[in-house]
Amino acid sequence: MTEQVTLDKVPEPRPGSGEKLLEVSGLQKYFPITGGFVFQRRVGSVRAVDGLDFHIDAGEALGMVGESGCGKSTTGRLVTRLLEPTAGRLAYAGQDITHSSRKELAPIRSEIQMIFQDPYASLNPRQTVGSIVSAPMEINGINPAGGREKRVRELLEIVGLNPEHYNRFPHEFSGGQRQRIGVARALSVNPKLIVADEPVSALDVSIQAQVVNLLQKVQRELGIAFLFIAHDLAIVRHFSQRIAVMYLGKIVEIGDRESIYDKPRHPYTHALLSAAPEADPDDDGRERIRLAGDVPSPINPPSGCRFRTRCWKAQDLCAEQEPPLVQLGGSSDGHLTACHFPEEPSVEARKEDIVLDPALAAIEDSGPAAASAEETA
Ligand SMILES: Nc1ncnc2c1ncn2[C@@H]1O[C@H](COP(=O)(O)OP(=O)(O)OP(=O)(O)O)[C@@H](O)[C@H]1O
Repeated sequence: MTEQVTLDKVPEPRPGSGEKLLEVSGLQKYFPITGGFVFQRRVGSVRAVDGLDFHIDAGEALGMVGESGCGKSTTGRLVTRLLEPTAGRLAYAGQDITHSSRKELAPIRSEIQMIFQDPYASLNPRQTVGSIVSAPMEINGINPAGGREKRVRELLEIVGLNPEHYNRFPHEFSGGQRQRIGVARALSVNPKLIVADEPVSALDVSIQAQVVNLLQKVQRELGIAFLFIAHDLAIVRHFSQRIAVMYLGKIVEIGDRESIYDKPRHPYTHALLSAAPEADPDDDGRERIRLAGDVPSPINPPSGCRFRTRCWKAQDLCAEQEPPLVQLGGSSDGHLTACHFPEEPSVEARKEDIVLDPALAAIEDSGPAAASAEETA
């Protein structure tokens, strides 16, 4: 990778400016479920995203984590307006874009870009790298000084690819290199916000770090804000200044990285952290709490707190009242939790080990030999 390359056209606000770039309130996306042979009628809906409130400051990376199906990708697609929200409000740089038409979105289209999970499926196999990376400039009518080809070659260098490979096709690159092409494509229009939807989960573990480092470099040096979607807490921790934890279409906890990792207040965050590889295997003093029950369906989510059916702390109140997402006593500023019976705000609480995944629990039950056999499999 060429580290000496100077990165031009830095978007205005730098990290830490505190200026809200994206504001999301009450955001919902319900996918209709239809039934009937002749006349298709709506018989229900998948509540993929069910009332999200969060913001992303200019230049800031917000990590979004949660199990499969909790609505992370749908959130990313709503933010980039690839999907039309069912309800709620989306504001970008102070402008309400919730229901903006294509024409109204045109001026800001280039400022919000997306990097997809699968670097194999997201690049057109019949186009050269040159045309792939320059396409967003063409679509948005951007003509950089020196021409598009020169800019594409610069971008290839910035993302650690050989500019001489301008005329090559995607199949000539490895998965990690293809994801770098995806990053160059996103950067070609000088975005201010990039939604990265599981950008490294399809890559080999050894390559994942390289791509995360590249994204981190891009975020820091170009001051680009990120919504970084992942199920891997270790990667989100590395990348994000703040973290939002989602469960069944809702944010159950959000806060700065240290608060979320060191003093999680929501039992679900605690459980996710226990499942993360960083949990210290040598710490024998930890109490193990198993989560019972399956993940409920987003078609018919539980009343009150959605996590209650798997929560070891749940009481009657949890079924009756939905806990609001608020700052609890003992939490730091901006650390919000939606729980009636939160964890203690201490590093000690974090030490209790919770096993979220029944399969993982089964492996652990059958002893260390089985666990290490599984690791090497
Ligand atoms: N177009 C669609 N029509 C109907 N249901 C959908 C559609 N897209 C997503 N869903 C449903 O919405 C819910 C949330 O899906 P989403 O892909 O946003 O979750 P996710 O957290 O990103 O999961 P994953 O990590 O597996 O991608 C899931 O139950 C999914 O089946």
